[in-house]
Amino acid sequence: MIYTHGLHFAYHQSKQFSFPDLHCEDGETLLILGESGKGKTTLLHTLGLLIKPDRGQMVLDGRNLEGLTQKEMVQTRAQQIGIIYQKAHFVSSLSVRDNLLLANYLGAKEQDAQKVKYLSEELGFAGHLDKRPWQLSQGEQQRVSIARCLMNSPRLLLADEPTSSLDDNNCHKVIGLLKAQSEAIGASLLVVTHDQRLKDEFPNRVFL
Ligand SMILES: Nc1ncnc2c1ncn2[C@@H]1O[C@H](COP(=O)(O)OP(=O)(O)OP(=O)(O)O)[C@@H](O)[C@H]1O
Repeated sequence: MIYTHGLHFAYHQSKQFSFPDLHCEDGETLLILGESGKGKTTLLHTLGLLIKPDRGQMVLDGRNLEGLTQKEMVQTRAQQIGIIYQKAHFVSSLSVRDNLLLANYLGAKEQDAQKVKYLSEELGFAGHLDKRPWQLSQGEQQRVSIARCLMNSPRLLLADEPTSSLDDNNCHKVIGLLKAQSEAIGASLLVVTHDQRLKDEFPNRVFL
């Protein structure tokens, strides 16, 4: 479960954001909608511990995330938070399989080959595990990036515009996969987007 209260972040004096308070229970979803420039990615980076808010409270699974050291932020992100970016970033010299196992390594967890098998079958790319990521289509790469963020069974899943470059059919498929997988591990799923197609897929919504 995640909740935030009074989050504020400023890039500089004239670029400040006061974000609405958020609350998302285990196994539930929250859609964060906003037009371009409203601070969606900034909020997602704050929740993903990539940047520190100037003030405000963030609580993940009962743990207050204020005042973490840089090292603790990196550890918490690797172990408890999965982030899906608009465009997937992989290590291009590693196979799809090793890119997934790398998430275990970075999260200081045992390499879980069974999980790679399970997720690749669930998400439909089991036949591509020994290929390099760049040999896969954009849609396949996106499914691999969903699998990668599930490798450590995070408590919080954050997705930044996961559907902006997808047609309607793939848009619904990707959201369906994300929701099913996050529910299966009891994580909170937060999606930031300006994609109005997603409004009907998420009962809980916040507007920036
Ligand atoms: N590193 C930065 N330094 C200064 N200003 C920034 C920085 N990153 C983003 N901004 C500004 O903050 C505002 C919000 O950016 P952000 O990327 O969070 O918006 P967004 O809602 O995700 O937009 P989009 O939908 O276009 O991706 C923008 O006006 C942007 O120019």
